[in-house]
Amino acid sequence: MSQLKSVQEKLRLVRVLRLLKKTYTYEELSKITGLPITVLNRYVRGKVLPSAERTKELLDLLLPYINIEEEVRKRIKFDEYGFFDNMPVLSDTALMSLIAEDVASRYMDKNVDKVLTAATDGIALGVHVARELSVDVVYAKKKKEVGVEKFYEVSYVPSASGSVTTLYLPQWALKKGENVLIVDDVIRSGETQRALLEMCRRAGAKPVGMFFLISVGDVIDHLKKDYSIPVESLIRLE
Ligand SMILES: O=P(O)(O)OC[C@H]1O[C@H](OP(=O)(O)OP(=O)(O)O)[C@H](O)[C@@H]1O
Repeated sequence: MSQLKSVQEKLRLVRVLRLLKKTYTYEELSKITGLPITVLNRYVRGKVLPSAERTKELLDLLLPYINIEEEVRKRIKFDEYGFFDNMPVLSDTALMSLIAEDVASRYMDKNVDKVLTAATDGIALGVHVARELSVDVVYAKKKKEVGVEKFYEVSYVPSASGSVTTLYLPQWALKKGENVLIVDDVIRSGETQRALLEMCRRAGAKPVGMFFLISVGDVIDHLKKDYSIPVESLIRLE
């Protein structure tokens, strides 16, 4: 194993421990791993890192206790109107890193050059996934920022509103021939994502997949059919 891979695995273990610490006590984690609480505590705080061998043993023991989908579901808080607050998911960097590892492994063989998302809430997932894939992240905004010479501009009328929404992306952000992975926190109508796909078309870039934390209804099935690329979500809400 390369030095880099070995360090990445150790950091992954620290993230796994930090995530499990939110559900399990040190006593419980000590029982699961057979390690003293003091040792686990040092790993969690980053005071000491385990050897490569112990990292592997601990990951084998601890990963079965993590169900990423379940972790996301239990953080989604619905209000009385059925809308949900996704900040408890997007703000949890340990969880988002583990999700990003999973997404990166799904798209590892797609030669992704860039991750594309929409501001605001897509940015957190975009950054985590792009970092895992060691590529850059770019994001379309609803505002035309000054200081940018040329934009890709795509307008649409969100079905839930009666006004036009326009997304803007600086033209330098997408290049002809680039393989693009589109991600977002949520997909409901798919209008935002179709606008991002249209930006790729205008740039001559190639969408190679789409990934969402949460999809509502069967919207991702339609996109998969229309664009013939992998379109996946971690959680599907009806
Ligand atoms: O599938 P759609 O119906 O297009 O909806 C999905 C989009 O809606 C949310 O963003 P929003 O437009 O609310 O902007 P925000 O991220 O700034 O809150 C979400 O982050 C997606 O980008």
